[in-house]
Amino acid sequence: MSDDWKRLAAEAALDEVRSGMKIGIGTGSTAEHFVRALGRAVAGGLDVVGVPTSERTAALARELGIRLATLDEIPALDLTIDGADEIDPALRLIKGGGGAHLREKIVAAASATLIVIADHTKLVPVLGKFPLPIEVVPFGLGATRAAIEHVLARHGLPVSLSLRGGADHPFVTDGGHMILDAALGAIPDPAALAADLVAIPGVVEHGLFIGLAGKAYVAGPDGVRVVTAA
Ligand SMILES: O=C[C@H](O)[C@H](O)[C@H](O)COP(=O)(O)O
Repeated sequence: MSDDWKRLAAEAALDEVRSGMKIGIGTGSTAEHFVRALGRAVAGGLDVVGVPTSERTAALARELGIRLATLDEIPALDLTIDGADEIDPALRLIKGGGGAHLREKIVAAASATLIVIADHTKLVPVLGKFPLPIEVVPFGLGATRAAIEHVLARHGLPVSLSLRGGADHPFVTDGGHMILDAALGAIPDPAALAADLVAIPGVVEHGLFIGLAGKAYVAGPDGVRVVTAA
């Protein structure tokens, strides 16, 4: 069911795309539905150029005949359509469950707006049930980890970090970095936490997306609805 909802949300968001647009293309299972819908529209004559947010998305988009570019070629995009792991009422997000949040955030920030696609289980009253992905450079991992723990403690949050993939086979992002997932529970002040995390040398980016999403297409048992910030 959840996958059908993801597909419905993704297909509904295609309404936002017009010929001539430059669009950011997200990553993940919901974004994959969007890429497939976009591929069908392109085959039917829609003329867009896309900037993918991961190698995975790039490969699928290429396979489907979607014209691609980089942010070096096109530094400003009309919109980005992407999934999310959690969405709060202010349309603040947690992203990075698939490890793509660094490129996703760069692409979203280069876009006039970010449109989120999701099934209704992603809507939460308060962010934090989904572990927060924190992308770090491998050099100095121990020191970076200690600095993150210090920040979490200062915010009164649980200090529980796990290296994605484990020490023997750590997950490596498209940027060649690693991910520490922070099991936090409710995050009382996401903006303050976001600022403190990104200020740590060694932290490349975290999965809190604040002030980026303009609207969300959310699908559930009652169909698709468009959600804007409360
Ligand atoms: O790193 C991955 C992305 O942020 C995804 O957009 C996010 O994890 C949601 O993925 P899914 O649509 O598979 O639930």
